[in-house]
Amino acid sequence: MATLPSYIVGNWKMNGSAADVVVLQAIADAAAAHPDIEIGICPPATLIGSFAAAAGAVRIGAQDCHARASGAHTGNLSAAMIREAGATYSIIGHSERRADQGETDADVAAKAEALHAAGMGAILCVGETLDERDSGNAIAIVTAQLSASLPASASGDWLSVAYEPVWAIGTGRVPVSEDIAAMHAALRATLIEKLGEAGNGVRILYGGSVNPGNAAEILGIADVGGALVGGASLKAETFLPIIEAAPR
Ligand SMILES: O=C(CO)COP(=O)(O)O
Repeated sequence: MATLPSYIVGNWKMNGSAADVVVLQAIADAAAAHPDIEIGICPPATLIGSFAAAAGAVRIGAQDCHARASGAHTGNLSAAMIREAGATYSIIGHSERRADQGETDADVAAKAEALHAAGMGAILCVGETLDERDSGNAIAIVTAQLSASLPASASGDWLSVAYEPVWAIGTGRVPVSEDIAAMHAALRATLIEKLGEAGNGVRILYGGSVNPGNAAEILGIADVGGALVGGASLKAETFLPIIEAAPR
């Protein structure tokens, strides 16, 4: 399996203001001190430009993009627009967007295609609800979600996948390590089935209540290539220890 550097990404969701560039600067200092770890921050779109200017080695990403290049889509942003603002990749298919905006797997695949066409990266999110976990079918459900959300052009290191159990997001609950390992192994098998050898080059991140106390254990699980961190990425005090915990 390809060994890629750990990838630790903060998803700020609908949080943060221009003054929080000081948080980014602290993270940029950590990125300079840890060139062996890839570090990203996805602020709200309003902050992409100012954050990109202060990011140093921190990769600035968006939280979503529209599948179309332009047109009558009030309130939306195209891949080229977020790239022009300073983002080099975008999160797509986050469960909050799948729930709040009704995004489907096909929508997510189209967004991934748009990002790839614009020369950008994507972090494609998948994950099961609590009912789906309790049904005992989480692996079948999440691998099917990944298969249907993968774009036709999904090969190469522009793509990462984030496994984020919906019930673990913002709850302080985390799956046991064996369940994370089993899901990541199943997602890897799906990637190889769909993409061939290129499927080994796709990093699979874990997201959902990652914090300084559990990061070392989670990041040490087989085939966990990094973390997508929500709440704990908003402050340097909680995000920097997660970076420190990443294997190198
Ligand atoms: O949704 C997440 C990252 O995209 C995870 O959020 P929390 O780390 O706040 O649980």
